[in-house]
Amino acid sequence: NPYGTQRGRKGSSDARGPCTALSSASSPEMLRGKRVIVTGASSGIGEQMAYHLARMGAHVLVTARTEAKLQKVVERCRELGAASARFVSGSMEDTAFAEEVVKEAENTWGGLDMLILNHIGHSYFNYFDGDVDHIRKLLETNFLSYVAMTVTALPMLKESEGNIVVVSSVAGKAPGPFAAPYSATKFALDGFFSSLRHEFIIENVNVSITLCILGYIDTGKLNQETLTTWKAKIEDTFVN
Ligand SMILES: NC(=O)C1=CN([C@@H]2O[C@H](COP(=O)(O)OP(=O)(O)OC[C@H]3O[C@@H](n4cnc5c(N)ncnc54)[C@H](OP(=O)(O)O)[C@@H]3O)[C@@H](O)[C@H]2O)C=CC1
Ligand SMILES: CC(C)CCC[C@@H](C)[C@H]1CC[C@H]2[C@@H]3C(=O)C=C4C[C@@H](O)CC[C@]4(C)[C@H]3CC[C@]12C
Repeated sequence: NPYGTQRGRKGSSDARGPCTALSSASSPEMLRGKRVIVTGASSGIGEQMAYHLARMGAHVLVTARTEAKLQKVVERCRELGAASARFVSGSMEDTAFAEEVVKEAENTWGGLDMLILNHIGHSYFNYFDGDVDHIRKLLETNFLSYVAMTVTALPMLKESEGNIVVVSSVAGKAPGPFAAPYSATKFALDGFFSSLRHEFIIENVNVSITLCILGYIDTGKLNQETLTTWKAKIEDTFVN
């Protein structure tokens, strides 16, 4: 359930309420023909979101680093009924690439209705090891690229009165152990996008910002051992 959706509407003549992003997610018809970018769409939650959008008849542009996987995702999207499907591959460690993805949408569609920011760079989930460079790199990938894509996409999203969806985590709202670098990048997203949402309301910008706070979703990334070890460590400290 998306958290914190709010649409700028003070004095607006737009009849759509603050829940447009929510209802579009539950009413397939509202996504038909919409032009949507999904990042981190070569696996996991991003890949599944691309398939949902395809079933709803949207135009999808998927991105991640692994071209071979993206090719398969695009094929599947076409089979599922996407209005069109294409990919751009590259790394979000580089904000220039982030901007390039948005420009690709502009060049092919001449506009954009929804920007779904979902990718995350690789991190470790254990005691903080003191590696400052890792945090800098993770901030580039998990945070700055989100900002860069938003900046580049904003003129098109204003034009379409579109939606920005930011995928975050429980670890971006309530910090727990073994996730310091990752948690920091997710808190950064909340600070930036929640502040921007307030500005949109003040300035009557009719672009919604939805921050999604997800709990654990098994996408085959964590092995049972990691989960059991975590549970034991956390229970030792907080429960026993
Ligand atoms: N799964 C979970 O339990 C939870 C997930 N979330 C959030 O959901 C979102 C999706 O997570 P999930 O599906 O689990 O993650 P996955 O690890 O399955 O997918 C991550 C995606 O990001 C891409 N990616 C990785 N590194 C880069 C990079 N440097 N540049 C561009 N793309 C990159 C990967 O593709 P490639 O390697 O090909 O680049 C992949 O498509 C994230 O924002 C995560 O924080 C939140 C809470 C819980
Ligand atoms: C209030 C708290 C006690 C609740 C604790 C919830 C914990 C267990 C939840 C909240 C956020 C979750 C992590 C997350 O956001 C993203 C990923 C990346 C993915 O590739 C592998 C799984 C991982 C590490 C999740 C693991 C489980 C976490 C820490």
